[in-house]
Amino acid sequence: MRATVLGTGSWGTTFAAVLADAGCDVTVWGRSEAVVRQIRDQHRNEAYLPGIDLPRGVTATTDLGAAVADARLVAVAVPSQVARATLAPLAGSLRSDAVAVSLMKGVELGTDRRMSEVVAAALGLPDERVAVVSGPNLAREIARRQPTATVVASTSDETARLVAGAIASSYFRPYTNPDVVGVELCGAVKNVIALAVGISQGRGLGYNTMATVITRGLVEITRLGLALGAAPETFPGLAGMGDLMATCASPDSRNHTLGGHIGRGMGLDEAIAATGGTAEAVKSCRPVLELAQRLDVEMPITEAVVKVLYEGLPVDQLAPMLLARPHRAEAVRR
Ligand SMILES: NC(=O)C1=CN([C@@H]2O[C@H](COP(=O)(O)OP(=O)(O)OC[C@H]3O[C@@H](n4cnc5c(N)ncnc54)[C@H](OP(=O)(O)O)[C@@H]3O)[C@@H](O)[C@H]2O)C=CC1
Ligand SMILES: O=C(CO)COP(=O)(O)O
Repeated sequence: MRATVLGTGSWGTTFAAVLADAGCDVTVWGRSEAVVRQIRDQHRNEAYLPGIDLPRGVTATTDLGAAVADARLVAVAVPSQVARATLAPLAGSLRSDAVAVSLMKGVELGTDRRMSEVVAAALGLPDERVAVVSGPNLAREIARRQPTATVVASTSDETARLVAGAIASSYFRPYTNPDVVGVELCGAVKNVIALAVGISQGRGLGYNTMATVITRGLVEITRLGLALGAAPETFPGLAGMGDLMATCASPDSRNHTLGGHIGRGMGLDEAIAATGGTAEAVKSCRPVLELAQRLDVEMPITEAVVKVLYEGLPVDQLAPMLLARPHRAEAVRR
């Protein structure tokens, strides 16, 4: 199968390798001539995946139209906030049987749209030709072919199976799931929770605090997802608890790392620069909170992250603020 990945960052490049290892003929599109040349000529992407040899079957281009021209599968791995603008020139130009795959874990600022909604709208595709791939999928581990599993979500079982077949290999195991809303929300909101865990660790707090933030974070994710019509089974699954655990535990996670910098006293801009790469929670925490407020869903950890990043709440006030909330029963539902 001919497959194209848009984005030569850590996940786009790794996903291209996953597709190639699964037998696809793969092109990656990127805007940086230097990165594209290195992928094409040296089979490396030192800026994003230092020390990793890429499969020889992966080629690269800066020509967006040419990249997608014959592709049956087009995967999108640019930062969520630039996805719509990146895809706009391709509207209506994909093969008539092409499917698009969102690899992004954010929510669009200004519209509060999930990324599969943005992809479908920007490319002019019906929902059935769009899928989401999300799970405990830290790029640097997968680039080293360490085994993991993932979820392929689509409203169309045929599309989900097509994508699952295109990425399955000896180290990457896909499960299909029709719950696109739940899978996507899990991916976006776990970044906010990982940022909160990073803050707590940056403050020098230990495993009890971490476990509390992860567990109550999963409650927040579940509440919002259920209010949006997601399936309850998705939240304890790979795209929910699985990805939450990976991101909150790994020092490779950019969201977690950025939270650590904030916890140790850096300002937001300084923390973004020190982290490098795309930490989606920085932009997505506000649209997530907006979605929750519109649906009257309580998300105190997300709200606290927004207050620290954007409303000047001193970082040492975060835990006292959360713990001072009225006592209540431990229930997921409101
Ligand atoms: N890394 C990971 O482990 C995983 C990431 N994801 C998700 O995948 C998505 C992409 O993340 P990731 O690959 O890690 O990000 P990176 O920061 O590693 O790479 C970002 C990529 O997007 C490009 N880019 C940045 N800004 C623009 C722009 N304005 N227009 C066009 N292209 C742009 C960059 O190009 P340039 O080099 O030219 O700046 C680069 O190719 C995110 O939503 C993330 O949450 C999902 C699962 C795992
Ligand atoms: O989504 C990820 C792992 O599944 C990657 O997490 P970060 O974006 O925080 O690095």
